[in-house]
Amino acid sequence: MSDVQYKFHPNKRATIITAPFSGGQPKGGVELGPEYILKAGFEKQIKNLGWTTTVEHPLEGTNFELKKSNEKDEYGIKNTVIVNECNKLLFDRVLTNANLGNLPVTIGGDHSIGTATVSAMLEHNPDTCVLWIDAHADINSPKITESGNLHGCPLSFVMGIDSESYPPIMQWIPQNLKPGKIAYIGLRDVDDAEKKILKQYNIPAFSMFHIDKYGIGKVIEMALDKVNPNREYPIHLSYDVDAIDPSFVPATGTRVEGGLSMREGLFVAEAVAETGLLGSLDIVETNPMLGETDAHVLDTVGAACAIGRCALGQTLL
Ligand SMILES: NC(=[NH2+])NCCC[C@H](N)C(=O)O
Ligand SMILES: [Mn+2]
Ligand SMILES: [Mn+2]
Repeated sequence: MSDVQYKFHPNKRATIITAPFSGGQPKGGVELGPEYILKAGFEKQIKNLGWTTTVEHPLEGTNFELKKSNEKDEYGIKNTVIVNECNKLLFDRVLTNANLGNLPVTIGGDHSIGTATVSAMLEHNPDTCVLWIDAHADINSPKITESGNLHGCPLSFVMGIDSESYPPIMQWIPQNLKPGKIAYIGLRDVDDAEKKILKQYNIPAFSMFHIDKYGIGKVIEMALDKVNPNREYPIHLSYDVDAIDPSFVPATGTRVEGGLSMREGLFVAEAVAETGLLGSLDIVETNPMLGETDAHVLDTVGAACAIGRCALGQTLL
């Protein structure tokens, strides 16, 4: 059990929403993340913390994975149709659960699903603020992306950045995230064009440099001071496991050296829990096919589960 009081979820009901989807990036295997995380006992672990849980599979019956291709379309991006359809299904499930008072825990899958989770949570409560824990900024737009991989773009879509470059089928996405409502922690691999956007929109970005300089505890306080100064708004925690150093979390698609230690990574989730303001959670980019050994896979899946447990109240007395 945990003693954290969740202001927006006093009844402690959580819905685990699986997003077995890899279309936001070229590598196969990240669609198996949810299955591995659930097989590791994630739901039971959350129940043990005092949550009532249900699991939903909104992508069941779709065949997005079979439609994946590595071609850029006329907008300079890949797999637009399946990423868009996947996000529509997730948007609906996340919003419905949030409106029912359930805390959505979306398990990826690649980070392109952040388009749905972030915009749904802002639709549910426009005061929501976002903490994006990641080695990457994921704020490319179709106009500026070099890779064309949509897991590098979710935040531009929900902020409406370079919106003239979006394909018409993505016009349903609410552009409801304001620059003052998001902060990054863990950045260390940001594209040049993304750096310009972070500057232009004045988005608080705490890189590994800041974490070494100030310590992770201070960095979280600074990030919350920017997006939630009176500690009153719900927090959407979007956690890309590649924020943590690849020595602890090797089985992920875009590894970048020099990341968070395992304890720093979990501390982020614990500190958000401690605020009592957690509104929703994503855990993304676990790719069980990219471990070189079974231990790599176990470590990575274990870390993903631990992030969820910490965010939902474990280890605080
Ligand atoms: N969710 C992630 N792991 N994103 C990695 C993005 C890498 C690079 N910035 C790109 O746009 O392709
Ligand atoms: Mn990343
Ligand atoms: Mn990411």
